[in-house]
Amino acid sequence: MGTVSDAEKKPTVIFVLGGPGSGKGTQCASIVENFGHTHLSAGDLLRAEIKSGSENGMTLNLHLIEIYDEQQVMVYTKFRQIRKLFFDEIGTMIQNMIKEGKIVPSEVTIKLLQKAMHESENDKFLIDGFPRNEENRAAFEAVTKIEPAFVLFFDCPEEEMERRILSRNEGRVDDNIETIRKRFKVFQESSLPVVEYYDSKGKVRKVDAAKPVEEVFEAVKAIITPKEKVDAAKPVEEVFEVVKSIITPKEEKDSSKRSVHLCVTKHGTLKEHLLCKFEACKDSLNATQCLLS
Ligand SMILES: Nc1ncnc2c1ncn2[C@@H]1O[C@H](COP(=O)(O)OP(=O)(O)OP(=O)(O)O)[C@@H](O)[C@H]1O
Ligand SMILES: O=c1ccn([C@@H]2O[C@H](COP(=O)(O)O)[C@@H](O)[C@H]2O)c(=O)[nH]1
Repeated sequence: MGTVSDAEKKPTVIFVLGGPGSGKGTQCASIVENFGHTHLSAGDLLRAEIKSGSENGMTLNLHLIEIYDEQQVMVYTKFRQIRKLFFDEIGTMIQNMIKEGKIVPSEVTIKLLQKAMHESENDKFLIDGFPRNEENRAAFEAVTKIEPAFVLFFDCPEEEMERRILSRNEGRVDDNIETIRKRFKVFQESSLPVVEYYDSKGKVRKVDAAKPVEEVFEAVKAIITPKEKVDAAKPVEEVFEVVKSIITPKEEKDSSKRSVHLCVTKHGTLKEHLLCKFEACKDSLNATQCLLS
């Protein structure tokens, strides 16, 4: 049986979703710093596309022609002029859609995301603010053949998001009350169904984004941190020593408050049990009992 070559290996993608101003970009910056993902904000890519105008014509796959002679140089010049008009128009179209809080056609956004992924040497990405509707989602999966590892969903009340956006002060054309209301509507009607779709597949990790930045990041860290493994083949006391060293005092405190227990599965993976069938597991000191489960 053949093995999967490096070239065929799919990157790990986390979709970062949440309402406008829920703090996606802020948290992505901390994830990048702490976990080394590459952050791709679909909104930022679209804004960059507007700025770069026709230079980015290549993004959208127009083929360059070869130049043999003077006549072809003229043809090529004409071609570039037409191309510039075309891409200026695309830039204007994106700008207008952003002003109206509308969703830019999937084709454009996916091309930009694909290009950014290809240009990166990283193999783990945070895709922020995309997919924004069912069509975005289906098109991305069909074109890239990538399914997200999970969706990091920032849940925040509208009043809080509105307050945050209105004090953001980055000069964005869509950070005004009229467009904000439109963006909230689009989020409710088109983007939440995407979250619901992934939720039905058990892929949504929801975070209370109304809390202060640092507290939100604590919750994010708990989700992103790779689950540590324990060599469960060792004697029970040794395994428990390792378990104790992994469980920080804070987690221990939180877990007893929430009746969540860290246990070791048969395969040596640390697992959080909300409800454990073993009575002994109700006390985290007896976590080793879960080795039997
Ligand atoms: N937990 C938080 N508490 C208070 N303010 C926050 C919090 N998180 C982010 N902010 C601030 O709120 C504003 C919006 O945050 P951010 O740009 O990260 O949101 P976003 O979800 O990426 O927004 P958008 O979807 O509109 O791009 C920023 O000014 C940011 O500093
Ligand atoms: O996948 C996307 C992402 C964004 N847009 C448009 O951009 C603005 C701003 O997006 P932010 O995520 O808030 O930066 C958004 O309202 C859309 O108009 C998009 O169409 N598709």
